[in-house]
Amino acid sequence: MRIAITGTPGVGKTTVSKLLAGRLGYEYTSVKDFAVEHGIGKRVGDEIEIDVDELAEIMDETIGKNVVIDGHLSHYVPVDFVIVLRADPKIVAQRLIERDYLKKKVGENVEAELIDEILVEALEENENVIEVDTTGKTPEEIVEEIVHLLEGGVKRRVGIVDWSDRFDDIVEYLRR
Ligand SMILES: Nc1ncnc2c1ncn2[C@@H]1O[C@H](COP(=O)(O)OP(=O)(O)O)[C@@H](O)[C@H]1O
Repeated sequence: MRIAITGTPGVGKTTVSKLLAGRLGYEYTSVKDFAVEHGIGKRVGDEIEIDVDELAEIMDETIGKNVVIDGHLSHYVPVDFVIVLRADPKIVAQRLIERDYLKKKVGENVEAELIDEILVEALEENENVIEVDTTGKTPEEIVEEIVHLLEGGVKRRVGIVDWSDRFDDIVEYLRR
């Protein structure tokens, strides 16, 4: 199976993807590494702008059958399941600050998590979308939850988080 692990930067995609790939005996690949390896996208400042259609086409032709794809664009790749990781926006903020993200970028990503941006994108691309709230869980617990859902035949589980009640606690990060 091809499984995309997507979500706002900082929710734990890479951590969970590597662990899940190991747990399933699958290949691990990240959109970022793949794009660089295959010359997809162009550098704009210190970021790489990726054409998601080009990415989806080349990845679909190139990657193996059993693979975990890590990245906040991975839901654009044709896969069997899209796992959308969610985390309390305050946790996302704290992790991105630790990663020395600029205040503006922290605000953009906290807002994206607050308004379910990646979930909405994933639902436009794939029927099989499973949302997992990672808040307060260890990477191992998250992986076991994903394995349990997939082994249980769950194809779709969305609408499990609502961060609207967290607004007052994170508004400081949203101010530009
Ligand atoms: N379940 C978790 N519990 C605690 N810390 C976590 C968890 N998942 C990830 N982290 C930490 O959060 C930071 C971001 O994780 P990472 O996997 O790089 O996120 P992403 O790939 O979504 O940007 C890292 O420092 C990582 O160690």
